[in-house]
Amino acid sequence: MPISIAHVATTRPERYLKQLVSHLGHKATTSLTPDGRGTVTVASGSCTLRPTPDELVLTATAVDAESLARVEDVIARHLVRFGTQDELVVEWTAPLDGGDLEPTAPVVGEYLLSHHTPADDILSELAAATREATSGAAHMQVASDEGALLSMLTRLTGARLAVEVGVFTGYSTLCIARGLAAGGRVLACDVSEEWTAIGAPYWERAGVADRIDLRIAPALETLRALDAEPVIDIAFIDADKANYPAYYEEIVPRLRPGGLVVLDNVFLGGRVLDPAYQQEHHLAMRRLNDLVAADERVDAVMLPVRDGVTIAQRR
Ligand SMILES: C[S@@+](CC[C@H](N)C(=O)[O-])C[C@H]1O[C@@H](n2cnc3c(N)ncnc32)[C@H](O)[C@@H]1O
Repeated sequence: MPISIAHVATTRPERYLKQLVSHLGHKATTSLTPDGRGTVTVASGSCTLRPTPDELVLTATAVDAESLARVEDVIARHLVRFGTQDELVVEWTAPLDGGDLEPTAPVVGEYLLSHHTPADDILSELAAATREATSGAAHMQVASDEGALLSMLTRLTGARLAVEVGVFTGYSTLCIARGLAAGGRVLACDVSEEWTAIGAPYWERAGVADRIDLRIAPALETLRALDAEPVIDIAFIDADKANYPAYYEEIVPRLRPGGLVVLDNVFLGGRVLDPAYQQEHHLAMRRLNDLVAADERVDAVMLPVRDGVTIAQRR
């Protein structure tokens, strides 16, 4: 449970933020972003500081509750001391576990699901067939609102060449294929013959089977074998999470200017925020999220859609 937040009421949040970052810079690693946010990293964890018009918002993270308490203490003690005149009060929330977080409240998620252009019969039947045939794995399929988003983004880019990494039973593949411009195709990468075979009859029924070029092989091999020319209009990454950084690095140089790479599950069910989660895929996603935000080759935005979706556009 290593995340906690404090909302510190003050009319001078920027002043206190800078004072804290500058003072702690002597004994901790600190940084300030151009838009005025600060980070303080000490041995036990870190704290981000964000000014709003009437408060300073602190978010502390650490690998365990004891370390979190130390981070909270360092930040709160200094802030209260600097703000004696303004009588600053720092009250941390009870520690939260990243695995319990959701990008939107469940009730909001439900509302969103019932307020997009509904999936048609073919997509709905593919979703039902996936639940029946794959039981526990069916949660891997994109939800209908994310599918609609993929069709829309594909259409908006006027895509003639799309790449998908992670087909499963082909729901997202079908959404992308439907958004392609005339003559377009989607290069669909997966390692499972069994799962992708479930989708193939639905691609036929939707009349898009001839636009889908399915490659059964590790996706990195397929991507590395592609021409180096920047001709991809849109790419969707939704496969093994530990390889996301490698997929991203293969795809970005091959995107045409204005082309999009769309990354699914960037939130990892909230675990990406919580340093207690240290498995390979947690580390890879954290690293990738930081890299994308700072990547000068793209403009990127992370959306609270389902499990977090990043859209990055090649400059
Ligand atoms: C989350 S599912 C994809 C869901 C799909 N986008 C959908 O909406 O139905 C992840 C898929 O990645 C595939 N996968 C895992 N490792 C892979 C690899 N190294 N190369 C290609 N595909 C891989 C799995 O077989 C699985 O079908």
